[in-house]
Amino acid sequence: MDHFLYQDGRLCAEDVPVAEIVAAVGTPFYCYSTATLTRHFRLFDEALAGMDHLVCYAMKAASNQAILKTLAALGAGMDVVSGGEYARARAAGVPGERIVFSGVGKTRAEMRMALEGGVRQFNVESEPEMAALNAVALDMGVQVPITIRVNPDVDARTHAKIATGKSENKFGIPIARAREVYAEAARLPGLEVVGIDVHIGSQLTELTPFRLAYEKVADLTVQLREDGHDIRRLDLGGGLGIPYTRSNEAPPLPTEYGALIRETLGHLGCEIEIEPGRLIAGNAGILVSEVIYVKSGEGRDFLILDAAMNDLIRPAMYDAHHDIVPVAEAAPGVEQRPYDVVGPVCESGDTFARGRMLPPLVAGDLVAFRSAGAYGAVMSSEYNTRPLIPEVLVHGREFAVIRARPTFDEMINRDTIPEWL
Ligand SMILES: Cc1ncc(COP(=O)(O)O)c(C=O)c1O
Ligand SMILES: N[C@@H](CCCC[NH3+])C(=O)O
Repeated sequence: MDHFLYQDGRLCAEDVPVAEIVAAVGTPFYCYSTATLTRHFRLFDEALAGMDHLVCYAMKAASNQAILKTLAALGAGMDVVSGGEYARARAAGVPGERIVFSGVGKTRAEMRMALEGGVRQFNVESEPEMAALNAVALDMGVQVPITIRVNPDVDARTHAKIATGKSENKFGIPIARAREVYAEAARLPGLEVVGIDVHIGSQLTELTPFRLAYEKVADLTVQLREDGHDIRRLDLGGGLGIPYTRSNEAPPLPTEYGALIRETLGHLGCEIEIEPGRLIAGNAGILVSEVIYVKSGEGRDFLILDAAMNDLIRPAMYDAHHDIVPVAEAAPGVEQRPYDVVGPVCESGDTFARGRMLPPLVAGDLVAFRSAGAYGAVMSSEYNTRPLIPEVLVHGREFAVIRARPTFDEMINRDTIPEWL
């Protein structure tokens, strides 16, 4: 469920007509709903009620300061994967003890930064990283809580580019070698082993891969405890998928996911961390764009929008589907027609959808891409020197620009000219 619904034929973000935001900020822009963000965070929090737990929002999904502050105020922790994300989380007021540091290639500088600022734990992904973190910790005279990310060799049955839990993926250490690697970690005085981490992929639409992975983690917990490790924290990653279409085949709900966690791991008495990103932010955001031209091609009509692949790369990168809806609701009975929906960037890959059925549209009409809140703005670029588009946050009847559109001068003046020119 989200909070982008038609009211009196006008698409609204909570109680604000989208057209009203367009009048204030122009197009294209991202628009997020506070109510949806809140609802989705709470669904996870409530799904784990009764267990010692922390929901660490995977801020790679959408990391605007206002979004982070909204979630932090609800008690969210953050899963960060870079020094930049760590700095963003801290700037949004998230205390170090609620920040977990993930990622396959953390640098020594990033480790130092998080140890200075405070961190709940590092999720270590390899033996060389373990050695580096130990060295940094000893140099700073601290002991660092860690989990080790295991790769359970489970097929997440999602898009190949976002599956992370098979042995051919770069993530984690092979679960078969876990006991050996944990033994090595226990010998390093700068590290304190507190638990196990696993994350098998993103946009999972079934629970079975989670079940397979979590059963392996449960077995490993028992083995590692037998080996003498005090395994007391399990970080179960993120990955629960969202409905990208309004079909009735919706992915499992956070409550079902929570029940699975309880069933597979509840008996171990560990503190549970989860790192959902997409499910919290995805359907909490839309991308609003204007039709620039409708162009008749050979056997097809192109809907040329003012948003492009640099603003929302998911269709070009993963052939991802986003529902596209008119901001002014079509009158009942209006016949839909197929459009190839494209942006102005100079690549044929700048295609959002082919043969998409939409009500007849003309230049100047507004459309919204649904489910664009996660991996939308954060993956955008200035390709074709197109400014990063504004972000807007809605709260009931109010809205605020939470990132302004840069001017061309601001973009250009970030470059510096060497003195020989
Ligand atoms: C380590 C880790 N945690 C959490 C996430 C968040 O995943 P999602 O947005 O699918 O919930 C990701 C991305 O897949 C990740 O790599
Ligand atoms: N960027 C991907 C998700 C990546 C998840 C990263 N851990 C997407 O848009 O679907």
